[in-house]
Amino acid sequence: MTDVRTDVARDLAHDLAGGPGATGADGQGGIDARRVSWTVDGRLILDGVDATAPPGAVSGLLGPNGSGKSTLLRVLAGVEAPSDDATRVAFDGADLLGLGRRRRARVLALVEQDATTDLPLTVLDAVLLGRIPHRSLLAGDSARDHEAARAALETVGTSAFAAREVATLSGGERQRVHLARALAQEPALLMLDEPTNHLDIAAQLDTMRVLRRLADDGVTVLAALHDLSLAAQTCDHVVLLSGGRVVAAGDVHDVLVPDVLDDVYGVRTEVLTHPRTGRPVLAFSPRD
Ligand SMILES: Nc1ncnc2c1ncn2[C@@H]1O[C@H](COP(=O)(O)OP(=O)(O)OP(=O)(O)O)[C@@H](O)[C@H]1O
Repeated sequence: MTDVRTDVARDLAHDLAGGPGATGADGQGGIDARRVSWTVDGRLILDGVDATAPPGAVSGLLGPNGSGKSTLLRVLAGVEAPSDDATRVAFDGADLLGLGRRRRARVLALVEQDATTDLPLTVLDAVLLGRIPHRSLLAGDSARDHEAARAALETVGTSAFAAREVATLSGGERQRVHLARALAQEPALLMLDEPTNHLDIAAQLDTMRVLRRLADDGVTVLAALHDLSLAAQTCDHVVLLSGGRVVAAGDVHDVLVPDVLDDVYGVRTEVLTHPRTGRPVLAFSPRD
């Protein structure tokens, strides 16, 4: 795929933040989220999270089960409203949460964990749903929509399934179709919740390669990941959550270190060095 950072997103940053290359409060583009809080049933699930995801980078959102990764993605995407008025989410300097739904859908795509498609849709039709934010209300699919959907299917290696019903696909195949739908949306900001779930190791690396190419094209990518070694090999920047708070954030070499991981996950961590990439490879054992 070529440049998927859409004109719409560029216009948006221009409209809302005073020109191209607009930046967030800390002088960075990409996501700049401040004091993100979310409460449910009187329980504070996200407790004043500050998190960034730089543009042109693959950022990993890490943390144990229940630490708040999915919730943070949902709040950043506007699916859940923050529970604190102090919450601010800037994207390339624009107030992301202040946008109307339709405009937001032209800027960001969220691929949720175990997303389902209950409708009896073919794969191509499911991917074409990603084009809805780009169409006028009553218009049908245009040639451009089909071009974007076919390109997305090609990118994730699922062109051969285009005519199949989504319900007939395996879990891993379906996972890739959900990614294709998000790519067809041509977002400037792509957020994914466990995008490598259900995938074999080759497909996991393929997915991370797709995310890398998007980031190289200027898309801001933020993915919740459980596999810390995969994150270490593929992310430029990571944010580590625990109990709804950010414990550490930054380069994988600085964040994925024994003291921090032992503490957050309650395990013993050894950090090795990948012989080819020089990146951290993590080995875990139970705490004695
Ligand atoms: N709608 C809800 N009602 C009640 N509790 C919720 C709701 N949504 C999330 N939670 C709770 O908030 C906490 C964080 O959940 P979240 O799904 O964000 O964690 P996570 O880090 O994505 O976990 P996992 O790695 O297991 O997917 C959990 O304790 C969860 O039970």
